[in-house]
Amino acid sequence: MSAGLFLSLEGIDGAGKSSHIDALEALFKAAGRQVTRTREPGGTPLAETLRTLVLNEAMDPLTESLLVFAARRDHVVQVIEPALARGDVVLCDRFTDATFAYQGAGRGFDQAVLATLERWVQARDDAALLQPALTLWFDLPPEIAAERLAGARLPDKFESQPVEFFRRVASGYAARAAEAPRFARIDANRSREQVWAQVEAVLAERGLIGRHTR
Ligand SMILES: Nc1ncnc2c1ncn2[C@@H]1O[C@H](COP(=O)(O)OP(=O)(O)OP(=O)(O)O)[C@@H](O)[C@H]1O
Ligand SMILES: Cc1cn([C@H]2C[C@H](O)[C@@H](COP(=O)(O)O)O2)c(=O)[nH]c1=O
Repeated sequence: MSAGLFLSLEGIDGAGKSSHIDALEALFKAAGRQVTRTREPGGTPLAETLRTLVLNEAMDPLTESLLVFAARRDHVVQVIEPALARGDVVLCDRFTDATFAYQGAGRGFDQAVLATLERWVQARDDAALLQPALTLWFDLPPEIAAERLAGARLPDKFESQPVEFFRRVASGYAARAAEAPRFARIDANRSREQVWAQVEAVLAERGLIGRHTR
């Protein structure tokens, strides 16, 4: 049985993450892997209920942080850990880096409190923290992301924020990426084909796909 592999996709709203999840799933399936595809906030019935609240209701940043971590705990226990134990590739559209970027950098909430919640929620039996093996960070200037999203869909609470909010979120991702080698920056200000080529190149460089799966 293959070892489980946990991959997350991150970036500001409209950066283009979701546009590549189908292809990632197909790539790993073609290599004979079982894929669990999921998202945050969400991924379980309870976490999806919390997602609806977080994306639509006004609340203070501590409440928001507690709700995303509560959703994450349920998601980790019910979906992510069992999938990794089965040997699946877990493709997760956002994980805890989003909390540091949105609630931490974007909303200005205390990063030390977020780090404590991260330790509580992601603690494993061996005391290590559950973290993705690879985080694909789709980096796109906020002005371009706003242009791409304009008219694409009805904006939710976060998507309605001004461009300054997304500048802070983007700097939050950059700070997190500077600390964690699991991050791979993808220049998302390219055509879909060029973005996908970067994703494939990162997976190959990190030994996560072989030439036969490309
Ligand atoms: N490389 C690209 N060039 C131009 N437009 C793109 C590109 N990639 C995605 N788009 C378009 O930009 C919009 C946002 O893309 P997508 O939904 O994949 O972003 P996202 O990062 O998943 O956003 P969110 O986190 O808000 O769901 C979509 O309308 C999509 O078709
Ligand atoms: C995990 C997580 C997400 N968010 C925000 C980021 C996005 O604006 C939405 C999720 O929408 P998507 O279309 O599924 O990307 O939620 C957040 O603020 N904090 C988090 O921890």
